[in-house]
Amino acid sequence: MKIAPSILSADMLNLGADVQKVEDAGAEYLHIDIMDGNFVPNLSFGANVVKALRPQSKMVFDVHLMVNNPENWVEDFIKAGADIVGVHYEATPHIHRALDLIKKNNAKAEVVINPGTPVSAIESVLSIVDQVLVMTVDPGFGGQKFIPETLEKIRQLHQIKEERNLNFDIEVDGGINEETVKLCREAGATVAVAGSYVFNSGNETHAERINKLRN
Ligand SMILES: O=C(CO)[C@@H](O)[C@H](O)COP(=O)(O)O
Ligand SMILES: [Fe+2]
Repeated sequence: MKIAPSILSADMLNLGADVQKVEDAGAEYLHIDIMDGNFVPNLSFGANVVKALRPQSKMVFDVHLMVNNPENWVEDFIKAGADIVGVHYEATPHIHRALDLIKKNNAKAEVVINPGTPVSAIESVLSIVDQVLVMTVDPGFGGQKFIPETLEKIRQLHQIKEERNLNFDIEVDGGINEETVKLCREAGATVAVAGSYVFNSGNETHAERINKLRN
């Protein structure tokens, strides 16, 4: 399982240092949540944050666009240094166009579904994506509780992968901790995002939390 710490819960006064810590701990991806105050009821970062972090890190930058009409933003984020760009099925009437645009700009294309969206909604794009993100909370905030009903969708996606011989990664995001990560792994997830569990780590270090997720 690849681990993707989400900087939404990082210490903003020491963002560079926090990113260094998770990279030193062996995290494969850095998950960067972009919120527009419209698709989701919160604001977060712009492409300038991706650009500022890019020279510091070799991690795969996994940019989760929680914005309406994401096709308007894809190129800016890839230019800033995104390696994977995730667009929500619910955020655009033109999901194929949005995913094609990501691929044309030489980044990896990810489709994202909210907890209330069925797998059947994205069946027609599964053969063109590199990664599917199954939201395990409604997007917008860190620190929310994992929604167990989403596990069935991970199982369905895993089964489709086997049956159709596809090799997209299945990422999970929201409420991931040492217990919920196990359920997701068993269901077929291959990448785990974790924000508050890694960065609000109490008496433990960020590295200890990353190791717990992995094992
Ligand atoms: O996309 C989102 C929230 O919308 C996430 O990536 C959060 O940052 C996850 O935070 P935790 O649930 O792990 O605290
Ligand atoms: Fe996210």
